[in-house]
Amino acid sequence: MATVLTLAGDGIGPEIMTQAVAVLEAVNDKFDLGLSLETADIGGIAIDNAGVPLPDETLAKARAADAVLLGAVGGPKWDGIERSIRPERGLLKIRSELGLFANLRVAKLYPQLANASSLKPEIISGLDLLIVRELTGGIYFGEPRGIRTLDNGEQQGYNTMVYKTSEIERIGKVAFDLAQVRAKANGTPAKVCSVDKANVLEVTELWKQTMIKLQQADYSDVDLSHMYADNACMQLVKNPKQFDVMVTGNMFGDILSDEAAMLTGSIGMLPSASLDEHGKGMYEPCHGSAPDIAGQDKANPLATILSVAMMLRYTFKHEASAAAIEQAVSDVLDDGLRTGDIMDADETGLTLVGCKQMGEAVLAKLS
Ligand SMILES: NC(=O)C1=CN([C@@H]2O[C@H](COP(=O)(O)OP(=O)(O)OC[C@H]3O[C@@H](n4cnc5c(N)ncnc54)[C@H](O)[C@@H]3O)[C@@H](O)[C@H]2O)C=CC1
Ligand SMILES: CC(C)CC(=O)C(=O)O
Ligand SMILES: [Mg+2]
Repeated sequence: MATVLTLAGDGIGPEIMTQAVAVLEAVNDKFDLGLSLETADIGGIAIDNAGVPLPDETLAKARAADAVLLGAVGGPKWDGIERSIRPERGLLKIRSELGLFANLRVAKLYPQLANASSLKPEIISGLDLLIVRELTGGIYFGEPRGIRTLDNGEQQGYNTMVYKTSEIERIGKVAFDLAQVRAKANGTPAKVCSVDKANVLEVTELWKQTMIKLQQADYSDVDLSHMYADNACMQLVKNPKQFDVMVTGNMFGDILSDEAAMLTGSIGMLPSASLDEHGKGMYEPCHGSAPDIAGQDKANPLATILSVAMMLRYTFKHEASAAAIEQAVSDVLDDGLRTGDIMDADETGLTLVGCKQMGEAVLAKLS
């Protein structure tokens, strides 16, 4: 029997997880998937219960599981504690310990939400963009890091952005392979845009050179372009449909994917898969713990529910159940149900719902 470990975490994590788990249980029954679910603590709740953001027991359960579903971690309650044991470090550690180097973030616009975005409908209609973000290296992990006191008594914060050729090659391969798959499925040319800051950062100069060599050696059928990260931020808003697959490092991918989320109407719509070299994955919404709306039944659970679909597709290779969830999400949007983040006050026929009601509506479509 395959196992899924659910890690609700903090803030809105438990609320969105309750809805996502109900959906996972429903498809588990409906498609006879034989999945067994377990839970554990991560993030702030784990600090409260066990003193660390990633207890050994949680990591052991995650290693033993076939897939992990995560809500979100962090919040103001833990912002002041010793930096090395903050909730976010637990998240970085589980990604690193499980070798989840490839973070796939899909910004796909549901046509029903064309008016929810602040961009003009013609700029975003039909948008289906994949950001491939390197997840276990770069500046979020580089050493040395810290805040030190200089000889003159002034403090200095420092981090280190490092990438080895092998790390760049393996994420590049993921991006090129997925570009080929998408091209075949969509009948379009395969294209990858590699985002760097090679004009000022040596580490991303190596990134760019490595992508070029990889493309020349193994992916001559894929069109490879390059863009500086600052321009990429601008181009994403100006003309997002120029991109198909974007590949970039940990920090640039973090920033670009939050930006891309808004093209779909809300960060509450963006799911993600974080994969290791063998297809094992952790699945999570791209957003954080949203302390400003936590505990108020206002969170959009769809990014987490869509992350369940990604889990079924990528780890369990069960396309029918993944597609059923995505269809159910589309159906509730067709019915006009909207959480606050995707509500368009000017559109008629929409109903404002909470997290629970949105999750239950998806569930009803599945049954
Ligand atoms: N993967 C994770 O666990 C992540 C954790 N964080 C942590 O989360 C905490 C809050 O970080 P923020 O920068 O505020 O980012 P955030 O993504 O939690 O929230 C940003 C804004 O988006 C809204 N939002 C986020 N998810 C939503 C949803 N599902 N439905 C409706 N609205 C939603 C929030 O209400 C807020 O206004 C911090 O402690 C941060 O470190 C941040 C990003 C990712
Ligand atoms: C702890 C952060 C790196 C989480 C985050 O913002 C993300 O992965 O998108
Ligand atoms: Mg982020």
